Amino acid sequence: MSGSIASLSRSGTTFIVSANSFRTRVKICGITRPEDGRKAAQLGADAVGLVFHERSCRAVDRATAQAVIDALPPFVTVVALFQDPQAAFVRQVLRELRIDLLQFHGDEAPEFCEGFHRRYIKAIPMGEPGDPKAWVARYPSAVGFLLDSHSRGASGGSGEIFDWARVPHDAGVPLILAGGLSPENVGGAVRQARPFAVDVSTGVESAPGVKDPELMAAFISEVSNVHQGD
Ligand SMILES: O=C(O)c1ccccc1NCC(=O)[C@H](O)[C@H](O)COP(=O)(O)O
Repeated sequence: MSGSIASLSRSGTTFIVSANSFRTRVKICGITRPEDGRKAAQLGADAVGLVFHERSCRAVDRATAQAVIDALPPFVTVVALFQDPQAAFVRQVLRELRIDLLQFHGDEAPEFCEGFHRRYIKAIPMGEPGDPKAWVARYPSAVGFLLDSHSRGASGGSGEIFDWARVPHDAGVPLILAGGLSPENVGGAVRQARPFAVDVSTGVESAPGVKDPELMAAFISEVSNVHQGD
């Protein structure tokens, strides 16, 4: 994949926003076991996601989250994922664990997301009609947006895709493509949507919350192949 890197200023910061001439980042979400986090990092994942939404089959308690974090080498971003949490719970997680980035997957207001003075990404529910750029405008302090296939009020991590043609190429912020990605479809998804990063959970699992090393390897390899012209 070739072409110029798109960048522009948002809140005084310059972002590199599209996957034209650099590699697409990979986040493996819903890690519940230290060995899965370690393997994801070894394979080249840029980030891992820890789900702190208690109704999720991938929810981790703080002790498990700590064990996953302890298994990670430097330079792997730890993302803590919440869906309409109590502020006190987010603060507790931030106090106890080394979290690099917050991800809000529910109906949290911008003021709520900003209230923790931590960098955050906001999930956009692509399971319903609407222009993703309206969400971008509503959350000026978000450092990125994760486009997932859930509807508003529903949870993510469903393993379902949405129409990648709806991903704007001119949003001006880092977009993270999620929802039903797998080793089979991620190459095509990156070519079509040209996201800053991709995020996967179900597509690299052998069972809910259990990541499969071969599927993770295949997924990361498919993403890097896009940039090597395969
Ligand atoms: O993963 C969950 O169980 C979950 C629960 C509540 C809110 C969000 C959740 N997951 C969101 C994500 O981790 C990503 O959007 C995900 O990687 C995409 O999931 P998938 O379609 O399974 O690849």
